[in-house]
Amino acid sequence: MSEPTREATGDPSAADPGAPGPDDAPSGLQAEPLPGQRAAAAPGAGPASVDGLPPGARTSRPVLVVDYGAQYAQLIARRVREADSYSEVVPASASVAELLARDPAAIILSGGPSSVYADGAPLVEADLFEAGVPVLGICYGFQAMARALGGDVARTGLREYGGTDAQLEPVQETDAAPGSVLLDGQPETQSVWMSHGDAVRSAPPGFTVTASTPGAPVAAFEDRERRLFGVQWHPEVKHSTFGQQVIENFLRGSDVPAGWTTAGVIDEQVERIRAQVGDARVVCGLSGGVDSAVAAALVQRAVGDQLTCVFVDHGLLRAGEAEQVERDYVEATGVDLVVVDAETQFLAALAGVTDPEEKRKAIGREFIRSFEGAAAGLVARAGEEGAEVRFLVQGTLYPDVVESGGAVHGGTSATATIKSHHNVGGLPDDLQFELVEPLRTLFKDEVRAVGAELGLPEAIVARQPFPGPGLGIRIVGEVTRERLEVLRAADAVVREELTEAGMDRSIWQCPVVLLADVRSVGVQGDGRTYGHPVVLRPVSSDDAMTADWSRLPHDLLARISTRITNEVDEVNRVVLDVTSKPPGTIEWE
Ligand SMILES: Nc1ncnc2c1ncn2[C@@H]1O[C@H](COP(=O)(O)OP(=O)(O)OP(=O)(O)O)[C@@H](O)[C@H]1O
Ligand SMILES: O=c1[nH]c(=O)c2[nH+]cn([C@@H]3O[C@H](COP(=O)(O)O)[C@@H](O)[C@H]3O)c2[nH]1
Ligand SMILES: NC(=O)CC[C@H](N)C(=O)O
Ligand SMILES: [Mg+2]
Repeated sequence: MSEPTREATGDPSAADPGAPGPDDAPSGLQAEPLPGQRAAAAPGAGPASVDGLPPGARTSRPVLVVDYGAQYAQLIARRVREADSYSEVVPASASVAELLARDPAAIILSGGPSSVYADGAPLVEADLFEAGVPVLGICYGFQAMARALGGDVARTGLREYGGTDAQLEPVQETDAAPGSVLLDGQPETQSVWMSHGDAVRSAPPGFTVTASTPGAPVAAFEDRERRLFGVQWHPEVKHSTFGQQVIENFLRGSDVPAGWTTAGVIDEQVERIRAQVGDARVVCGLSGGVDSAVAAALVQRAVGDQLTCVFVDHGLLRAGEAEQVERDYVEATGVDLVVVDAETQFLAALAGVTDPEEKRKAIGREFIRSFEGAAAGLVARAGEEGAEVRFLVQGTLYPDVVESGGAVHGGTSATATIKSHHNVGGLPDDLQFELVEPLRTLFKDEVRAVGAELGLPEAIVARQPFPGPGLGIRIVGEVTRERLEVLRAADAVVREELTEAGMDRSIWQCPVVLLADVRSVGVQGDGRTYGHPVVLRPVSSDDAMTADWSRLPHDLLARISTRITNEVDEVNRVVLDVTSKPPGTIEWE
């Protein structure tokens, strides 16, 4: 158990008498009412939606996204919301009758890991296409639609992962039907993002093929009369250049009403938090990052001083980070903060551990032990009248849940576990806290928008993400204090140079990874070295679900490489990771 050891920073007036306190912070965690907030129906007007959308949204007919185990199902719903239409994700186990009972304005069939011709693959019942509801199939959903309606799907041996050029096919225009609905207004060749090994070999009867790629001769099709559409690529990822337009063309071409916005999320979540927490005391894991800052701001708005934030200094932080949270963050937001010094416990838990998932679980467990220690400290501080702390607020986002293979449909999940994020899949089984996670169904850019509306300072809202397990998942091999020091020094050089080059906003983040179990021969000062490589992993992304490697200027890379090999003794080689996501992930572990 860890003890809260550096509690003094918790009082903002102690840190700076002029700083606004929790009750009057104008730009901090207590923010002004939102301008232009969309009118929402009374809270609780409908059943809890799977993605926590505002109640007002439920007055619209939904665009249902049927989830076949896609990494991107929620992202599809998110893009529909971005097109101002209300959307919810539903599991593939929902029957056609259940889907239609929701009176959907349209249905989107997601991608998924299965092959439509394999035993046990989730299939689409052909009745769905007879109901007069417009349908868009994406990747697996496209293949499933093709198969259900009499097309041919097979493993062709032509796999496509990452960026590809799609060639639009000419579509005959008639008076009754214009050219392609889905690809209307788009250039003949466009860059699309793909992730498939199967392909549609022939479109079903009645469908027109509207695009092809080198690996997918039938890369898009549509039956304009029945309003059935499909694409092999992923229009929901930002790396598909005209992806959003594909989705908007589908929605508007299918007469799905626009008018839903995400602004109501704040009101909805504040209501939910009040209902969940009542007058109980709450701790919030605060990292200095965007997500926990926004989560804390929402909870602060909902239950005010029932909230205490807990920052865990686990020894896996970057240079200067603990100070930044303890001083700058408290000053900017006026939050009530307890700091837990838990380096010893975390390093002990990581001793001898090299497997990435084991590391993540060990870190997740230690986080909870630290929160428990802090909660016990709070109870002791409050004396007799201090009730136990039952609730833990985390800034969990939807990508954390998806990658952890998390269940968003009440227990079952078809999503593969990519990595256990410490705050989701890494949580210990004996967790005693009830979780409060107001951002669990949102993406980073949505969270940033919520944070900005709540009045959080730009410096916090625009920060690059940094994973909770910190440098612990950027050392490939065992994590030790010495290795952490090496990585911290290399990372500090990279961050300094990126800031100096003015690139903090143009890249999403730039993990620096120490290959601690790899050595290579170098020559320095006429002598032989046998040191470790570090990997630079600069990426661009909008939501961390997909990413591309950032093309950093060569002279900047050269400066970083020279400085690291000069300044960090143990490192004699600097390499650049040029892998997109997929197939790579952003972090190496
Ligand atoms: N050092 C820490 N101390 C306390 N809580 C933490 C710490 N690191 C992470 N957490 C908790 O885990 C959650 C998930 O971490 P994550 O890094 O995804 O979010 P974040 O740090 O809030 O935002 P960002 O993605 O911008 O880094 C956080 O929102 C926070 O609740
Ligand atoms: O708080 C976190 N806890 C974790 O366990 C974790 N793992 C990855 N990340 C961050 O999530 C985003 C996607 O990362 P990956 O492509 O590596 O999955 C990137 O922004 C990563 O930095 C984490 N954040
Ligand atoms: N991303 C997907 O939906 C993939 C669909 C199918 N499993 C394929 O490999 O082609
Ligand atoms: Mg973080």
